[in-house]
Amino acid sequence: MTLGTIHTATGPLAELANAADSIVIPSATDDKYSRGVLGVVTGSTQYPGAAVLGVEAALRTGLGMLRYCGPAAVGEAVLAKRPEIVIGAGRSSAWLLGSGIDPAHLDLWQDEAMSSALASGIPCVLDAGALGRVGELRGPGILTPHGRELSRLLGALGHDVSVEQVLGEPAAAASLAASATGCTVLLNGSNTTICSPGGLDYRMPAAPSWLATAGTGDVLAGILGALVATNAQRIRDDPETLVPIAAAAVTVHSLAATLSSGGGPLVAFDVAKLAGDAVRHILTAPQ
Ligand SMILES: NC(=O)C1=CN([C@@H]2O[C@H](COP(=O)(O)OP(=O)(O)OC[C@H]3O[C@@H](n4cnc5c(N)ncnc54)[C@H](O)[C@@H]3O)[C@@H](O)[C@H]2O)[C@@H](O)CC1
Ligand SMILES: Nc1ncnc2c1ncn2[C@@H]1O[C@H](COP(=O)(O)OP(=O)(O)O)[C@@H](O)[C@H]1O
Repeated sequence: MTLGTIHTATGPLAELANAADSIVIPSATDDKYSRGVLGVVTGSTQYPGAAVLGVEAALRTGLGMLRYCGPAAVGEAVLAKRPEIVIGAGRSSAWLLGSGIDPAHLDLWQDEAMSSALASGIPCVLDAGALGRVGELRGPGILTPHGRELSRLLGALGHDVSVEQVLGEPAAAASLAASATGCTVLLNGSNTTICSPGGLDYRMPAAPSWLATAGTGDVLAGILGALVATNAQRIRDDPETLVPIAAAAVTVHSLAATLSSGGGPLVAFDVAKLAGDAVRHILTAPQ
């Protein structure tokens, strides 16, 4: 099986990797709505922690407001950590869908919230349990699979690509998924690969391997959700800007992991908590 042609990035890679360009600094005229509102449909009674992790990461990355939709018990767990959140769907700039959700056991309220988010035309981040619903998406989207999830998604789209093939040819696999879905694809791993349907193809520098621990993908999805919400108009004007925005999310995640690790083990919640410090480092680094 051949995965197909790999396109290369048309712009300077250094510019794509310039995370500061994707971090929107609030102005004197901003309010909590204009800065960006992220709607979040994540977590379940099986995986409540995924919701807590993604919400913490999104708020620490910087947002005007976050609306959480999920089972009551999960909402309470999220609120216990982050009283800033608002429960329930409402006007949003972007949606984060699927982390910690098993599509076979989807809460009815989450099912409805996910359907209307996907149909809304608003930019969406599809993680874990939302990946299989990419066909319902009507606006710009970015998918955040790991290797097995990408293999499964490609299979559902009629492309028989094993996990080994995905891991062996990550850019080709992500590029195939981007063409097949019309979405940007962020294939996570040590060197995360980002491919767009327009042919942009970017491989990130290696992240700290201490990130190979449960929940760090949920944290990445939260960071990305915040950057998509705060850059929503840019994305609606040009969905290809999801590539540098995704690269910025991976940079924030990797930097937060480095700050948290200090050369030793880390836990996902600490990485989420340090996303704000990572953003500060990026904004104050000499250009
Ligand atoms: N605290 C929490 O609530 C957590 C919730 N999680 C949620 O748990 C659900 C299932 O996540 P899983 O990642 O286990 O999904 P899967 O059920 O797709 O993965 C399970 C299997 O996939 C393979 N796999 C996993 N990562 C891989 C990689 N990077 N490359 C290749 N193969 C890989 C492994 O063989 C593994 O046994 C998701 O909804 C996720 O968001 C996880 O994020 C863990 C933490
Ligand atoms: N060996 C590794 N080196 C660097 N980064 C890694 C490594 N393994 C995983 N990661 C990163 O950690 C995160 C794990 O995501 P994922 O597997 O979806 O976790 P989870 O579902 O448990 O949240 C991703 O951002 C990935 O890029």
